[in-house]
Amino acid sequence: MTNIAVLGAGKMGEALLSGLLKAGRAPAELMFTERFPTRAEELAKTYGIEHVEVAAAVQRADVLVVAVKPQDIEPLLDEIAPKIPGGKLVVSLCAGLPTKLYERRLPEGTAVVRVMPNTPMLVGEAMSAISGGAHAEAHHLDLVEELLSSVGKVARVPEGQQDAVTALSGSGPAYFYFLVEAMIDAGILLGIPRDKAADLIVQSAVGAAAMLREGGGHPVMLREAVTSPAGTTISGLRELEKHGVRAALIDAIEAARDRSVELGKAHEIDED
Ligand SMILES: NC(=O)C1=CN([C@@H]2O[C@H](COP(=O)(O)OP(=O)(O)OC[C@H]3O[C@@H](n4cnc5c(N)ncnc54)[C@H](O)[C@@H]3O)[C@@H](O)[C@H]2O)C=CC1
Ligand SMILES: O=C(O)[C@@H]1CCC=N1
Repeated sequence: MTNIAVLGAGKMGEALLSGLLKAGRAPAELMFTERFPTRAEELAKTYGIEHVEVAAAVQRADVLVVAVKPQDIEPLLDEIAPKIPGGKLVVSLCAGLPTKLYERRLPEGTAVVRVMPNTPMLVGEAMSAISGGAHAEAHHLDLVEELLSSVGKVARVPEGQQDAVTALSGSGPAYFYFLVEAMIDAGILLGIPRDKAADLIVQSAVGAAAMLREGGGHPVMLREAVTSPAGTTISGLRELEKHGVRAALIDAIEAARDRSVELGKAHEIDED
């Protein structure tokens, strides 16, 4: 039995706990800390998982999953650093935070794995990228991969790529939602009721995603198959190119990557 404690049970913490339960983990193997009592009560009631104090979490859990906002990491590290016994595995879900931040603050030799998941974890469709820190061994990465495989897909990446990954798949769902929202607005403009437009677009998004993943097609070939000579699609695509949508997406993802780097640097300055 591997005891897992989630430190900070917000959106990602809840998604992980709920996903692990759905995947068959026993509630007794799981616990969480949460600074807001009402939130803690609600989660304990919904999932039947124990809400514990930080001191109990660091003693009892084999794996500590840090799921607070990057801006909240310092007080959390101040709290756990004096209490955490050696030999624990620390898994950080925090955007931008390098493994070395934890390694400097926690007992010498603590194994740290940095993960960038995304919110589709709630429906078992997460994309999580994992990277081991200086003391993470193959068995630590295998364990994290096993845990996260129960809530989606897992890729191993060098830690140097984590800021880029954060921008691509961590933030990625938000960009798809933004596109869906804009396409629904277009439906409204064209006189389609909102709920009908939403059905049309969401199913189109699901179908397109299934073709990308299961059909094994290249996005360019899939798009060409939709684009008939002198047809409707090419008229729309010309507008997208005219408005620089491709460049806008590339710039957006680059800006998200830069912000991830910045989040990490803020803590490095404190540490050096
Ligand atoms: N929301 C997203 O799409 C993604 C978020 N992440 C990362 O996951 C982490 C969590 O993000 P969210 O779940 O969105 O944030 P959130 O704000 O929903 O959850 C954070 C939770 O931690 C609690 N908390 C803060 N400090 C605490 C402490 N010292 N002790 C106990 N509880 C504490 C807060 O009360 C809150 O419930 C962040 O570091 C973020 O970068 C990673 C990938 C995707
Ligand atoms: O916006 C954020 O900072 C977090 C990390 C990736 C997705 N959401």
